[in-house]
Amino acid sequence: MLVVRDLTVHYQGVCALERVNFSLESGQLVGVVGPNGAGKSTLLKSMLGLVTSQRGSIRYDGHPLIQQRQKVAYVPQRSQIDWNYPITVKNVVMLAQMQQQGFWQFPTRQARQMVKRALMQVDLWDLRDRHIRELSGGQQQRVFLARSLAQQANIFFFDEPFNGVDQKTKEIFYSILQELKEQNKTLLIVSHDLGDTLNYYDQLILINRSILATGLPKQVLTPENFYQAYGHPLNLLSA
Ligand SMILES: Nc1ncnc2c1ncn2[C@@H]1O[C@H](COP(=O)(O)OP(=O)(O)OP(=O)(O)O)[C@@H](O)[C@H]1O
Repeated sequence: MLVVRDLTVHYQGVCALERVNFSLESGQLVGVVGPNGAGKSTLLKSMLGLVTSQRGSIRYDGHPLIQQRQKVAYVPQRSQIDWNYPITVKNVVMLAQMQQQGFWQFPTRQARQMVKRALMQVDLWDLRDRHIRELSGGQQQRVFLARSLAQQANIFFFDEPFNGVDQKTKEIFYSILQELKEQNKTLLIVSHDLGDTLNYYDQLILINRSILATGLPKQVLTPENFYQAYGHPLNLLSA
């Protein structure tokens, strides 16, 4: 289990997260939702130690997550990736394997097979030698999904994976998320998408600097909670 306690993050006087507490069970798909600037990305980054927290602890199976960083596959928002970096699709995914194997060694047969399998899963094997700059937004997102699969992590953090992607990418993503759930992985997804896809999640965390609600989507997405988070009414999941 992944347990976040009292997580508090300030950026030069801006309070981005305040005393955030929640826990994640493995085998559950958990979504983080909230308005712009609510601290969703900061939550993922601070859990990974990429931004400094002023208070709090993040423990996985009883030990600090930061000491088990290799167990986490993190896919940042597309806007945070340098798409002009000179690298092919295949090599982005291979990097995940080389991190484990050591960069100074030639990739093993097993590593190459792992990369192939990950690229086939996201339907990008045919584009393996293409530069990442030469892909559509959805294909680019799938490269990083493949990279996270090749990492063979226990925990997956995705930041806005559905932003501006095509239907095919969404379908591939959801089907892979389903497989990862069945493999008992821990899955945390930040998403802006407030449509019917929210029904895919086992649990939601509604956040606006601090946690406003957690639980089943229907329990979290009440008109009262929405109003508290967004400052205006939203009629969702009314059926
Ligand atoms: N590096 C930074 N320096 C200063 N302030 C920051 C920094 N990163 C984020 N912030 C601020 O912290 C708050 C939370 O930002 P964050 O990006 O985590 O929100 P978010 O919920 O992910 O937003 P969005 O949905 O727009 O991506 C915002 O007020 C933002 O302006």
